[in-house]
Amino acid sequence: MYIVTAKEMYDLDRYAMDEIGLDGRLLMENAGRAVADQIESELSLSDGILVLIGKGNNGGDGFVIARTLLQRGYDVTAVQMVPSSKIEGDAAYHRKLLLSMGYSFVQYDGQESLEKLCDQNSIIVDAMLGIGVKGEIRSPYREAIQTVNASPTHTISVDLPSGVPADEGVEVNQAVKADRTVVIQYPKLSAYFQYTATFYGEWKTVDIGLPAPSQHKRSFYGKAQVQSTFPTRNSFSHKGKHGKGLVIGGASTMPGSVGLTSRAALRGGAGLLTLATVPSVIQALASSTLEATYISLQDLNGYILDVKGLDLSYDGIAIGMGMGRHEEAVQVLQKVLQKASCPVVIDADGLYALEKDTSILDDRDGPSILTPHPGEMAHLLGVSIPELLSKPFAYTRSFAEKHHVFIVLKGAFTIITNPEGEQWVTDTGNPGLAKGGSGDALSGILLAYIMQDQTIGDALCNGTWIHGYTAELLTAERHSEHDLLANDIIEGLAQTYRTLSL
Ligand SMILES: NC(=O)C1=CN([C@@H]2O[C@H](COP(=O)(O)OP(=O)(O)OC[C@H]3O[C@@H](n4cnc5c(N)ncnc54)[C@H](O)[C@@H]3O)[C@@H](O)[C@H]2O)[C@@H](O)CC1
Ligand SMILES: Nc1ncnc2c1ncn2[C@@H]1O[C@H](COP(=O)(O)OP(=O)(O)O)[C@@H](O)[C@H]1O
Ligand SMILES: [K+]
Repeated sequence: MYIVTAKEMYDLDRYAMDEIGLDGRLLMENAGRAVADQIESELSLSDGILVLIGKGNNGGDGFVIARTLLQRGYDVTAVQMVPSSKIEGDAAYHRKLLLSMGYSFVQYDGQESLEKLCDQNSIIVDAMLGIGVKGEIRSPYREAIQTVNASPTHTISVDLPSGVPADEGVEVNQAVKADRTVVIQYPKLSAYFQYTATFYGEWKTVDIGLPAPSQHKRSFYGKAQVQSTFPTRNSFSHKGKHGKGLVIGGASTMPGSVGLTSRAALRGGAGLLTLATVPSVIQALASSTLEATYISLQDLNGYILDVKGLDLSYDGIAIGMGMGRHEEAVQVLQKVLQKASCPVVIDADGLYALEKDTSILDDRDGPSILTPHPGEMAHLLGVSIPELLSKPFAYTRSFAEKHHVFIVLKGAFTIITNPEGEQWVTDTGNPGLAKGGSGDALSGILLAYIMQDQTIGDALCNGTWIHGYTAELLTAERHSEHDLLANDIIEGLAQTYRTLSL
């Protein structure tokens, strides 16, 4: 499923009309009918339906919805928010059609009467503003949005909750807080932002017959993609076929992080796993992480001092977890990135070490994979976290393209970007993962997957999806969002693989 900006949606619309010959009025009919079908699944004939119709094409969809539901025998009150003279184009055509069929609408005449209508009806259909919204919300929408939000009546928005922009980087000053949104054809970026996602309520897309974008820019990555790309194990495979991985990190005060990464890589499916760390960490982990082998690195005050002489000929490396933020960590990271030619996952303190000189990424032979949470990404970019979160797609894409790296920007929606700037979003997981150690486990899973038979992009998407899905499975049964630990995720991978028959 593609995720689009307003411009991309308008371009598709134009392409469909000008190049394919699909009439805009037909697209609007398809949109309105598809939304009406969705709404109808929630209705009974006794329900009163209030349709709020704006000036543009979102309002045009509203005229089709009102006509379709009236034709099907429902009790519909359609309210036109602006004078008839202001309605143009395809929306005016559908307005006329509603009237020609013998139905009528009422003209909006202020907040007080709208308040009454909201209370008298069982469902509000919000078709006031769509992807064309710009700037501060003006009258009469401003008051109407306040009224709708103040009413307890169940609200279903068309395409977007009115007032929510399609794109990133736009502040939302006022918008409908929908219970549900029926999204036309493709979800818009704002459905995946922390600041705007909650306005949508639950949402679903409907197909109106638009073509697919000619170029892949962004899409949603879900269960179907995991199941179609996840590699199967050949009966004749051996441990050498599933990747020889190396984890570099840990410090005497943080032995757990690399322990989690190593165990997650093994449970994730790595064939062989070596942990290079300081002696005290080896002591702490050797009896619990039996399947790993260990390389003892020189230690200074409990931190890794150097990686001199460390053989880096592995199929994949994960570096940075629990490594500490000291000057030597910068040298360690730089040496590893310079010498290793395999894919390297850089996480946690490795990202802080990277901040000193990101140009080191540019000259690497092998792929680099950065797995920041928003704090780490903002730090790398030198912007504030709110600034990053207002444009996460744009910021990560430009960094990935500039340094030719993969980025996994973690969060409730995780954005995966490849060096060409293509992006995918996964939405699995829950607040049970908001706990120290979850990221370490994810790094291990990603290390295991980049060494299997799949593209790095698929490996990263599969890894983040499975990490989050495992949290969902576990909190639905044995655990809660309060008690869930990173180690539970690692042990829970078994259940995920079995549930999905992977
Ligand atoms: N492929 C497509 O793009 C399709 C789009 N359709 C619908 O059309 C919508 C887009 O239509 P439009 O481009 O007409 O956009 P809108 O329906 O969002 O309307 C834009 C109009 O709203 C007013 N407006 C914008 N910002 C405002 C503000 N801050 N305060 C007050 N008034 C404001 C302006 O008059 C502007 O012209 C989509 O969201 C979707 O619902 C469907 O009908 C079919 C196909
Ligand atoms: N509220 C949430 N919903 C879904 N996933 C979450 C949520 N909070 C955290 N996560 C996931 O948990 C992981 C946390 O990673 P990170 O912040 O690096 O943790 P750590 O500090 O333990 O390394 C990421 O994969 C992130 O996507
Ligand atoms: K709307």
